[in-house]
Amino acid sequence: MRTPQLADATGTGTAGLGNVIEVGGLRQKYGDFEAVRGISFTVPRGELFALLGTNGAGKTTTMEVLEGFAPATDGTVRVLGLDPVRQHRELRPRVGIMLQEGGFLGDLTVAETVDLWRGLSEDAGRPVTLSGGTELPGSLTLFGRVRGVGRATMGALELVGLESKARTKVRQLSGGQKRRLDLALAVLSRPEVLFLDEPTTGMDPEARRTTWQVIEDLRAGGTTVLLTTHYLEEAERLASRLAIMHEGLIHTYGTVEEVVAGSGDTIAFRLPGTTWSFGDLPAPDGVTPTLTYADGGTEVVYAIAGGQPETRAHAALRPLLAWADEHGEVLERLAVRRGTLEDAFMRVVGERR
Ligand SMILES: Nc1ncnc2c1ncn2[C@@H]1O[C@H](COP(=O)(O)OP(=O)(O)OP(=O)(O)O)[C@@H](O)[C@H]1O
Repeated sequence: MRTPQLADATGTGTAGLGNVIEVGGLRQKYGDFEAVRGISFTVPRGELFALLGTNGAGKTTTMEVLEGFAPATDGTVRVLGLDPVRQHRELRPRVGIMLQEGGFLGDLTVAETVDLWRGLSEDAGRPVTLSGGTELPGSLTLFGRVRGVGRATMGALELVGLESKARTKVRQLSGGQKRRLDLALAVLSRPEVLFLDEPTTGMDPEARRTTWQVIEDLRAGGTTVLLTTHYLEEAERLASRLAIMHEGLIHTYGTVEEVVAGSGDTIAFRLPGTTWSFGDLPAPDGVTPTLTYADGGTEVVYAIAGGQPETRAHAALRPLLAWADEHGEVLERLAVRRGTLEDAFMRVVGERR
């Protein structure tokens, strides 16, 4: 795990060394329970960083500290060079947040919700035209009825494929549609930094792909994104770098390729007959296989993790093929499989249980 140097402690709002998010030695407690136990990572400008991990690993807790909802128990966090709690007012307009559970007013329509959000984020004092007489906390009183839906609001809804729901009450939306509305609100002000806490949970595959495209477009436009997700495919598709968290700690950290390379390759084949034992077979790079006897044959699996990721499968195959030639055997159904992010994830979790 790398421990970043936290630049720009002056709090001028200019992130040091191009890092938009900087987390150094973060610890976060709830009472006596330490949910985050000393983690460090940085996210350079324009990158998408994914926090993966088991349930209760501390991902949302980390997000909440970065969003300024709670001060860190210990350690340093900076977003755009600013302290998320002490400089919250300065930071807030530059940040988009999609919480794990959005809190909507169910009686507002989708378009009214976007209008309200625009009004709140642009100028809290500006009147927003909404359904008759709805009274909100603070000084904002809503009045009138939306007849047409404004172009900016429609644009935000089109972005997430909700334009046909503009006049639907929020409480009538499905779970996945509410997530899409959440996303529309989070990106409304074209934020410099976007926090997405499990953004595609509950979405159907098409909506998930649309959401990925929205996120990719924002990132291509320079937005820095911190994402938590349980969908490894989502992290693989979107993340420049990622971390796998478990029980309050980061256990693996790097590019997708780096993390996957650490999980090794698998070479599998079948030998006819059930008399083979692992002592009969070669051990490329010191690796002995696991054997399973089934249907009159022996399933052989090697998990190769050492050596160069690019060439280790090739290097391991040589002695296996030489052994097969020498013994007059054929390696039936021979398959080489590269490690996956899921393998890396399971290794982190498995080693620590
Ligand atoms: N307000 C709170 N008070 C006490 N404990 C809390 C509180 N919020 C979270 N926790 C605990 O802190 C730990 C980390 O929770 P957190 O929500 O950060 O995990 P997570 O990685 O986001 O999990 P998930 O993937 O399930 O959303 C959990 O054990 C959780 O029970």
